[in-house]
Amino acid sequence: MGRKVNFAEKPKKGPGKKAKKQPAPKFSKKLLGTEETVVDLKKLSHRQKQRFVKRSARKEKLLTANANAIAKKKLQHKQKIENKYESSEESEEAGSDDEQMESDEDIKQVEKSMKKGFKQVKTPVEESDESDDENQFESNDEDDSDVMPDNFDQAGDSESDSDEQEPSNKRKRDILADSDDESEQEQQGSDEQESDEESGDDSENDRKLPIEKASKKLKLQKEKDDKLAEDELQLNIADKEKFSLDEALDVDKALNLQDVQQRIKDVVAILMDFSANRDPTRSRAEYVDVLKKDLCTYYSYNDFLMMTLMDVFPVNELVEFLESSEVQRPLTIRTNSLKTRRRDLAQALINRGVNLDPVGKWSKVGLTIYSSQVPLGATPEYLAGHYIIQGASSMLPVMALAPQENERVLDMCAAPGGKSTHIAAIMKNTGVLFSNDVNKDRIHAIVGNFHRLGIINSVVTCVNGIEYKKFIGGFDRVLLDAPCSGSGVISKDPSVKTSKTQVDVQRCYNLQRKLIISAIDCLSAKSKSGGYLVYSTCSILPEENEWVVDYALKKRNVRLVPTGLDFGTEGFTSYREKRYHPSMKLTKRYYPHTHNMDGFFVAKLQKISDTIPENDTEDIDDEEQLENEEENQEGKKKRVDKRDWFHKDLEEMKKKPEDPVKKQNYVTNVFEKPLKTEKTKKTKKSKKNIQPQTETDPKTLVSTPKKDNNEKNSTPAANSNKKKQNQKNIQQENGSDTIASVPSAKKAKKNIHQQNGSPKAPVSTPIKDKNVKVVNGKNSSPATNSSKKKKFQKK
Ligand SMILES: C[S@@+](CC[C@H](N)C(=O)[O-])C[C@H]1O[C@@H](n2cnc3c(N)ncnc32)[C@H](O)[C@@H]1O
Repeated sequence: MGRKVNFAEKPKKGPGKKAKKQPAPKFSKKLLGTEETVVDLKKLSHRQKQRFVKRSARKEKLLTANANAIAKKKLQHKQKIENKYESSEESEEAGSDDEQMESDEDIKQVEKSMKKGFKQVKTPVEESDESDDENQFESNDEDDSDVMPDNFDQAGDSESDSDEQEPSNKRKRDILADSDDESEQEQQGSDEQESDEESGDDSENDRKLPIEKASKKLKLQKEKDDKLAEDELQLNIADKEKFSLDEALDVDKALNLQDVQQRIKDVVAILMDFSANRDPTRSRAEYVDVLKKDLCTYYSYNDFLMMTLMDVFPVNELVEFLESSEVQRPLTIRTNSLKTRRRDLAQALINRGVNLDPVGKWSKVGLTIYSSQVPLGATPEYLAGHYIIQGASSMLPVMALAPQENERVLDMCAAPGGKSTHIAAIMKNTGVLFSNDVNKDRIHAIVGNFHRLGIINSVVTCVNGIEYKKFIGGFDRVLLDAPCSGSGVISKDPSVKTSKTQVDVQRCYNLQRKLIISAIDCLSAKSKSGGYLVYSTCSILPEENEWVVDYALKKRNVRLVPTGLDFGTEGFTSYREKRYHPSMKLTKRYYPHTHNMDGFFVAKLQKISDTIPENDTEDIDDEEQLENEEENQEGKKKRVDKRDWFHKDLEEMKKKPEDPVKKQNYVTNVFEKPLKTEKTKKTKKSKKNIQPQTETDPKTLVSTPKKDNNEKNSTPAANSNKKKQNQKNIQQENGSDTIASVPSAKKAKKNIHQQNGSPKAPVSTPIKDKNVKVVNGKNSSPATNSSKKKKFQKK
């Protein structure tokens, strides 16, 4: 098949396009390093020839002009010498030597410049020709028609244009030369320097390609610029005023924020190495005082808070803390693992134009949001409860608590429920979570969040945490995220900088100490899974953290255990004159400047024994003392801080003397509207029906009476409908520390303020204490509440 291959037949070697032999490469004479460009006049066009003649004439003219200049200078020099010899011999000798040198240098310079194409000749004629010379070199380049034959004519045209502009250029240069002699001299100097350098490497330069020459020129220019910049910097440094404490102490001196900032830097630098940098006549305290004043001025803090912060941080770290407290922390969200996985949520949000990343290796549910094209509090994912907006540091206490499935957990200060929802998610909606807060208004937020995130294992209570131990105890774990001064979240609430006083902080730690003791008392040391308490605050002040924990260590049988958090700085074992238990190192501190999250404190305690030590006699309450202090502050009105929910509540309670009947309510009916005073009478009537409480059977489950004093808070419609039914079911509720109990689990189901009322969710809790009372009335289940709400809206 096919033709036979004939290997003898050789392929044709025709003059194919590719096979065509190329001629030997031609290089321009300039590139080859020949000094003078030889121009073949025969090859040039008529106009090119004309230009060539013109150029050569100009060249000759220049040469003769330079030769004349040298001759002239030599002549002048000779004349000078002769004149001087005539005047005085001695002075003449010395002077002539110098001048001889000068004139020799001049001559050399002229000769050098001639060599270089007359660049440096400074006579007006020569100067005017400088540009022509440059053109000449350029045109010489262009003359190499072998290299760029097409551009030749163009270049020639442009040259002729420049010839036409020549007189005006000259004029301009003259004007410039007159107006700015100095700059010219500088330029001249630098050019000379350049030319010297260049002339040194003349032979080397000749061998270089134009591009190499250009780059060398650029390098030189850059070096020159750098040198200038360096000189300028040195000048600026020299100009700076030296720090003087006397000036800083001068109160009358007008303050400029920039000066203050500079002074802060200076004083910090001095304090960092005090013995080396100090003024020997001044004490450390004086420097510290100046620094404090400046920091207060610059960052707008009050004296008290700044002084406290100065005790917490070393000076250099303090400035970092203050700086980072001026900047908002990145927005973070927590995935609700009850509804979705972080990966899926991230994908869904990315599709909506959210730019995010995992919050860090330490969390499996946190996401940091860098930017978003949609409001994160209104995305479908948010509304469906797939995530909650929560600061990164707020995830830490719950991680330290590490709740287990089927446990009984108490969140003593829960509103608005961020940490509570996290606990419930970790517990996978099993066991029972008691979420408590003293503030009725904030309870609404807990309930709202629980509904949105699908939490169904919780009981929401509204009780003063200090008294919680009286109602219910025996918890496996308790979280006490205590109310605090908020010194760790200044970037969120800058009012803290000026509003917090010593009295506020004292009031905070007094409350915190009472709450921590109550929280420990709510724990069961016999709990199989632990009996752990996590105490946390969003404050960085040791008075509200280590001191409170230290107090608890002294007052109860508890010990500090590791938080399980693998980052964060160690808690303080000493602060000011105070010394804390060495195990305080196990607590963790978080700062905005080191961890890029809000300032936070986390401590984990384990209850060793339920017995209360006998030494619990010390009076922890210095509230009276505080009140006296406040009274002493004449003219100053008692201020209620927006952040101090507890105290705000106390204020309100003080204003309106509490109804003894109302005292018996421990859970808010979150969807009910408060009743007016008329209804109170009815309640009083119904109170008559209340029978004395029978002793609670230890096996009895916690539940609520059908009707309780929350009725006061319910709508008129709801009340009239419920009245009959309630009267039947009301259980006795008497005494300030008691809550009525309903013996059956069914009733408990109705009455406990439980989210979603899932049959799976535990609806009752065994009573450990005789005093423990039922939580809330029957109106608290979300279903009933929503129907009531509708009815109320219709009315
Ligand atoms: C720092 S916030 C709690 C934040 C909450 N853990 C969260 O993650 O959303 C402190 C809460 O403690 C509440 N609180 C203040 N005093 C209280 C008290 N004596 N008993 C119970 N709760 C109290 C306040 O109403 C406030 O909601």
